[in-house]
Amino acid sequence: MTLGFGVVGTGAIGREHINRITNKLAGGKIVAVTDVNQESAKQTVDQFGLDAVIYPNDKVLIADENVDVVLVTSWGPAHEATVVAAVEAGKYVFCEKPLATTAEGCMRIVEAEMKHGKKLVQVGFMRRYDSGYVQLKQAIEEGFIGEPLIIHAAHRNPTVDPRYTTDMAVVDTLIHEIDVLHWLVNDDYKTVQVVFPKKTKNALEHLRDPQLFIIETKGGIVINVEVFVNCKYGYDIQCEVVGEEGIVKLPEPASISFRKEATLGTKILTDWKYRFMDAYDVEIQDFMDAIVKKGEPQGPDSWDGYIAAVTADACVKAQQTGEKEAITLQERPAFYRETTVCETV
Ligand SMILES: NC(=O)c1ccc[n+]([C@@H]2O[C@H](COP(=O)([O-])OP(=O)(O)OC[C@H]3O[C@@H](n4cnc5c(N)ncnc54)[C@H](O)[C@@H]3O)[C@@H](O)[C@H]2O)c1
Ligand SMILES: O[C@H]1[C@H](O)[C@@H](O)[C@H](O)[C@@H](O)[C@H]1O
Repeated sequence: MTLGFGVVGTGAIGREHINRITNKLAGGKIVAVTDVNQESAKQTVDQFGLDAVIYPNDKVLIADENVDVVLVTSWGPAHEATVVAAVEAGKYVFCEKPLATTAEGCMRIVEAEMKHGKKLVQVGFMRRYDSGYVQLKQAIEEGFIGEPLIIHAAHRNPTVDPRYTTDMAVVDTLIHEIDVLHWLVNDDYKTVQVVFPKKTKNALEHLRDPQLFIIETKGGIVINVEVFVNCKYGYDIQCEVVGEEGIVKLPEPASISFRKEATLGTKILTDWKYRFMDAYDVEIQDFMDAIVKKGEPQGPDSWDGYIAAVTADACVKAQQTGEKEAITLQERPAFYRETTVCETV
């Protein structure tokens, strides 16, 4: 069975996913595309030689009977409307993060999905499919380091678009740690506080950068995440878990070491596309396989999108107040009870 994908948003990650579905993975075909920038949609069809209909908007794309899956890769604020419409039409959805930009928006998606009666939606939290994070999780669950006590994490981008604002450090960047870290230690978040270190001269005037997020879990683990989006030197994701009996750390991406000009070194990546390339492949393949084999996706679901949105709201509030803010979730509905752990890496 080949799943027909309709793509909403043919920008950077939309094209990345189109490329992997068309040229790398098995079981999917791009049958329709749309973008508010119709020129981008046309260019994408040409670039990948797609046999796909170009639609003027998401509504008509969703209505196409050849579209089994709606791939949502538009800008964050547009996600909610597309996802709700797709769920109401009974289509599967793969939605890039964020599922919606507010907790209320995620809840509307949750309600639409529960009303439909079957899980349809997966959120693009690809780090759960990254072999480094999966190895960390296995080590923690096997008790290799005893009880986890502290997590030190860093999310560094070399630079960002001039439109990137201080709250985007949460909703666009930290959101990956928000999703993956509670999954990693199987705990729930309780509070968050934000500290602004001395500002880098490389950030534009409107942007606070770097930022330090201190998050406590209900189980008492303290997590500190540095978000530094003008770090200049590369794209660098760090995660170290300190336990009672030892420490486990995310491996560095594989790279040759070199000896040159009196230096022993290894190169650091500069682009997110390459850092999580394999994880995106595994993620989308797992999404397609689960639909074919089980009739529903098994990766991060709408409730995970909701957890991320509630936590992000508290983080943004903490940016503004400077206080420790509570992270308060509604009770998980039975519909979402099954844990969504990556089983395929
Ligand atoms: N998982 C990841 O690591 C990762 C990486 C990059 C981006 N993302 C997420 O993917 C999404 C897209 O990011 P990007 O970097 O590709 O952005 P982008 O600006 O390169 O592309 C977005 C595209 O969506 C189109 N668009 C916007 N609103 C639309 C709408 N209502 N209908 C149809 N098209 C619309 C834009 O014209 C643009 O072509 C964002 O939500 C972003 O946070 C996730
Ligand atoms: O949309 C991107 C993407 O999610 C990257 O993984 C992250 O490192 C960037 O900060 C963000 O802007």
